Amino acid sequence: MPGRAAILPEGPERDLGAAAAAGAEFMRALGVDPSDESRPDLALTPHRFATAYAEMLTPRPFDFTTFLNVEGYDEMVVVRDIAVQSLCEHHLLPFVGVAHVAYLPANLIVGLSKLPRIVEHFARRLQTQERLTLQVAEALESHLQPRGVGVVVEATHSCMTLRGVRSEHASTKTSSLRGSLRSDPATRAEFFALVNGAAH
Ligand SMILES: Nc1nc2c(ncn2[C@@H]2O[C@H](COP(=O)(O)OP(=O)(O)OP(=O)(O)O)[C@@H](O)[C@H]2O)c(=O)[nH]1
Ligand SMILES: [Zn+2]
Repeated sequence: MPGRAAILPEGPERDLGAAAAAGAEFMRALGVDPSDESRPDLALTPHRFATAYAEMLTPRPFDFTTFLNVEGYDEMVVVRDIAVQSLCEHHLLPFVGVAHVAYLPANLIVGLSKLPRIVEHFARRLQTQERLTLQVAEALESHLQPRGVGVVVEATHSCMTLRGVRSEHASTKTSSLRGSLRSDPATRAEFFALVNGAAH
């Protein structure tokens, strides 16, 4: 059925005061005193730290709006280069990149802006790139019941580039294909051609 499904942030309310207090302790434990009077600008840093993480972990609510496919559009719809900003669940460090999202409509088409919004919904939480990719594909499958879905995510994990192995140019690509994008070789090839920018 076409309509507007409310998509809300999941999980408990954030306690910014508790997060800021923990942030101050965290800084002290790492040898930086946020109440050092010779560095007055650090006084608000625990609060900023808490607010910044709360923002990165809280997606915006939105309506997932669908329309009846009255004209019977039956080709692939692809939105490329959707910004992905997420936090890896292992280090609480950002991973950033792009997502390319496609579907083959059946009875419903979706408001195009809802594709970046659904990516944001699943990105603004502690994640792995694999789970994010799967969750976006599963959500589109369940809301649209299309003939196929394709999701590709390409991201750089700062836990791999800025620390640890410091592999500064490494990027990771993940994909999830459903329906005929998975089972039909020509449709699958068309998806990857569209995602990679080749004419079809
Ligand atoms: N599969 C997957 N792994 C991730 C993702 N984000 C971070 N990781 C990895 O999670 C792993 C955690 O490994 P640990 O050995 O417990 O952590 P660590 O000692 O900090 O490891 P190094 O990063 O190798 O220094 C690392 O290999 C990260 O690269 C992700 O989205 N997917
Ligand atoms: Zn990590």
